Amino acid sequence: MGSGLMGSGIAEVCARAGLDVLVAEVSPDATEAARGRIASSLGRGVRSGKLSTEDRDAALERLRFTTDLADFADRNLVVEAVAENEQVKTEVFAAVDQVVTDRDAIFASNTSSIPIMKLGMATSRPEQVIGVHFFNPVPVLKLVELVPSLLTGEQTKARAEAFVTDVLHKEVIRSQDRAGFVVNALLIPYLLSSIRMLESGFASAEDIDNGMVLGCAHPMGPLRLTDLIGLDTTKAIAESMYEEFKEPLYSPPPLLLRMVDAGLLGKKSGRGFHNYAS
Ligand SMILES: CC(=O)CC(=O)SCCNC(=O)CCNC(=O)[C@H](O)C(C)(C)COP(=O)(O)OP(=O)(O)OC[C@H]1O[C@@H](n2cnc3c(N)ncnc32)[C@H](O)[C@@H]1OP(=O)(O)O
Ligand SMILES: NC(=O)C1=CN([C@@H]2O[C@H](COP(=O)(O)OP(=O)(O)OC[C@H]3O[C@@H](n4cnc5c(N)ncnc54)[C@H](OP(=O)(O)O)[C@@H]3O)[C@@H](O)[C@H]2O)C=CC1
Repeated sequence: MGSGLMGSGIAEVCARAGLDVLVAEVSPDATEAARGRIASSLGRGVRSGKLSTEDRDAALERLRFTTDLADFADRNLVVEAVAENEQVKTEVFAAVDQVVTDRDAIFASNTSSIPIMKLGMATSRPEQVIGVHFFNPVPVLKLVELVPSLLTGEQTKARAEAFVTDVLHKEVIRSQDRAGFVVNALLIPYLLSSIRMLESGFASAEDIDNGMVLGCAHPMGPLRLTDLIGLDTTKAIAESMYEEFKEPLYSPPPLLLRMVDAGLLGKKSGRGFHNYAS
């Protein structure tokens, strides 16, 4: 459900793993954009020699797209990756609950920060609901955080873990159901600190990023990473973490808020802390 940046990557790795994948989007235009993103990422795999053209074609054949939620009736695993917005997500979980007929089906959320219990309680089967949090870019990064809520069943935990490790061949870490889980609890204050550093005139965006790439061997600096994640998504994650803990380090700085107001969302919009216009 939802095939933006993350949903497209999740659909791609599932199709490459041999699964029959149905991708839901809100409109035909969004569907076309998702199809294009997945095809281009598979093309990249072929160019780098990691994927044969036969495997690429087979993966594309396993992917179907729909804008009609009723098509989800026969699914036994639903992965939600719609925007980081509690209201939108709870509506999606409530709707999926009405449609999916298999009472053993697992409902997973790729949320970065919204407590899983809130999503579980939107359904009639919270024991089937679990956080399965992938990392961006999904075809490249090996980690998945597994986040059961207080009501998630033991079988759901075991089946979700087997899906991640045995089917997708990714690595899991486990987290309690706290906004931000393990990785974002550490990463988001770092990204927000880099924005505050830029905002205060302490250093330029280039120097902040080069500092962490050349001085700490990070693959990309914090401002470029925020551009990759999306400034809107970073703001939404910070807000839900701040709502949970009231910790000032999680509070989104004004520069981030203004850039989101201005539509400067990072790589996906062509401009964020850096420019991506070709
Ligand atoms: C917000 C949340 O809730 C959680 C999160 O996800 S936080 C974000 C976590 N992500 C990160 O921290 C990303 C950090 N950055 C990186 O890992 C790397 O910079 C990067 C993988 C994005 C790009 O790596 P790079 O070395 O600069 O670029 P590049 O050489 O183009 O790519 C390296 C490899 O990854 C592949 N790749 C890069 N981006 C890709 C994509 N979007 N899809 C598929 N493959 C991709 C490339 O094909 C390349 O593969 P080969 O070596 O086989 O050719
Ligand atoms: N960006 C990142 O680096 C990471 C993000 N995440 C999490 O993944 C989730 C998705 O993030 P991301 O992919 O970046 O966001 P995007 O904005 O790229 O994608 C969200 C997608 O969901 C679609 N959508 C919205 N409402 C619905 C709906 N009711 N039914 C179906 N589709 C819907 C949107 O369509 P439209 O645009 O047309 O509204 C959009 O295509 C969030 O929870 C985020 O926190 C997790 C790890 C990393």
